[in-house]
Amino acid sequence: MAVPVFEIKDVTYEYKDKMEATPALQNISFSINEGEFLAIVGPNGSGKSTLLKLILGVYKLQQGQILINGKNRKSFNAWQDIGYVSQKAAAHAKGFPATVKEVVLSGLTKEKGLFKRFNRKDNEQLDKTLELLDISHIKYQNVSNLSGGQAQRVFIARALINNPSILVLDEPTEGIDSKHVKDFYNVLFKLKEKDVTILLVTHDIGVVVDNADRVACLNEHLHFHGTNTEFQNLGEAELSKIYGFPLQLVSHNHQRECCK
Ligand SMILES: Nc1ncnc2c1ncn2[C@@H]1O[C@H](COP(=O)(O)OP(=O)(O)OP(=O)(O)O)[C@@H](O)[C@H]1O
Repeated sequence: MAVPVFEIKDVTYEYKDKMEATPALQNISFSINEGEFLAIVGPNGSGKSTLLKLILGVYKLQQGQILINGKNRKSFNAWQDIGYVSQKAAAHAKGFPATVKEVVLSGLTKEKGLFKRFNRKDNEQLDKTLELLDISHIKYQNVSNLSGGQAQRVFIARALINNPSILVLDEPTEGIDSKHVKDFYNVLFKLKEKDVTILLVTHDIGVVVDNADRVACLNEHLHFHGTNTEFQNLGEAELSKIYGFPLQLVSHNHQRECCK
């Protein structure tokens, strides 16, 4: 039986300042089950990052409820079970004076606290994670000298070193070339085989079609939530309606891209 990891129930959120309120999400309800790879897609400003921030407890809920592993988000405290890779994490590596080893080990501080020394077990876990991401050979390199694709893998390794059962990624392939995007999805497949639940926010409908089990399509409202096959059956006309501008799905090697 499917076990829900995230349950989003009737979530509505608006940004408020003195002058006006900007609605970002309205009455969003859906679940993500254990071991599932769910992609959240939608145009710019459709509320994808807002929903992630609500799920991860960065923003306070205004209306609705979010359960994580059956627990109300407020009382959920096993954050070490969730690995998170932020939007453009790799871009922030530029000018960052730390080695790959240091950045990846820093993913353990959630669990260990800031001032604990790393022990042999931590270093073994580091080596295993670097191997999984195929970046053992750059362990002692400075992250500011890496390519975008390499830096991105370093930040995924940082999110994974705790062995989280859930991985949340916000636009992780932004600015990465297509070869590295392919490598990146191969890593996600390896994780899926280990039953990691994956929640991915992306603009790229093409990679979603090729890789995700389920798709949630946001544009302030939840316009669609279903299997990958059901999503593909929506067709360009329906997708264009959701996106608010004409969309064309273009074939591209074995990947498809979404164009305006
Ligand atoms: N800090 C903020 N203050 C005010 N309005 C905001 C803020 N952050 C986002 N918004 C607005 O909320 C809506 C949803 O934004 P959000 O960033 O969640 O969308 P998104 O789908 O992640 O966009 P993108 O794909 O461009 O990253 C937009 O109208 C945006 O302008």
